Amino acid sequence: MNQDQIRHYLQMYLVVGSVNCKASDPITIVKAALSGGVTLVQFREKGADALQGTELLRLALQIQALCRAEGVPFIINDDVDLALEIDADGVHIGQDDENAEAVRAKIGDRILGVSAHTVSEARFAMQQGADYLGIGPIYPTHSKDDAHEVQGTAILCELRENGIHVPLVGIGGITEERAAEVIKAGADGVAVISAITEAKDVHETVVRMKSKVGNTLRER
Ligand SMILES: Cc1ncsc1CCOP(=O)(O)O
Ligand SMILES: C=C1C=NC(C)=NC1=N
Ligand SMILES: [Mg+2]
Repeated sequence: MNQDQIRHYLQMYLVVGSVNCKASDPITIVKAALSGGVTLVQFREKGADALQGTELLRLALQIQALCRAEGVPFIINDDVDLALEIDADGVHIGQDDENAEAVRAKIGDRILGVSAHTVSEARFAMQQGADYLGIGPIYPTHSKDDAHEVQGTAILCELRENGIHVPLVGIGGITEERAAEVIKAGADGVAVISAITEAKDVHETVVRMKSKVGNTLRER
């Protein structure tokens, strides 16, 4: 997939699993986020009471159907086999998952996202065929219990200053108020869990965050 298309998808990126949806249910939240204009959805079912087996498969298929109806790409976190089983639009993998080159061989030209925390991890992931890099946690987060240390937006500047010009999405503690500074630091978009899944008004939060991202991208 070409880099400009990927950059467009990264602008307002929802990462969601049943574990993150306490106030409401995943389907209601995903519907509201899609109506608010999210540009990419990742199904990330992780944590203590994560769904498994047929319940997990059913939720993945339901969210995939909602995304397809809106023409929004749907990708799966970690589980490459699940992604292939349901013909998802791509996968996101971390440094501790299967290596990117092997995953690329399995998924063909589907979207491949890789988490990176340093310039060298970023370079390596790109050499292995990643379409975009997930960079963070930018700010403190309560949605990932094994998150690396908080890096601030400095990591984004450092990557850009070191010639990493591929599509980047910031993740970790990103709120409506913080979205613009993540873009100013060099990200092509923001990946968000709790600021959306725990929002009082999911639709409006997405609308406002997306417009801040879009305005900042245009000003840059
Ligand atoms: C999956 C992931 N990777 C780095 S931080 C994080 C969690 C982001 O969740 P939130 O947007 O609620 O901080
Ligand atoms: C850990 C992650 C980092 N970045 C993104 C986009 N998704 C993830 N699951
Ligand atoms: Mg992982």
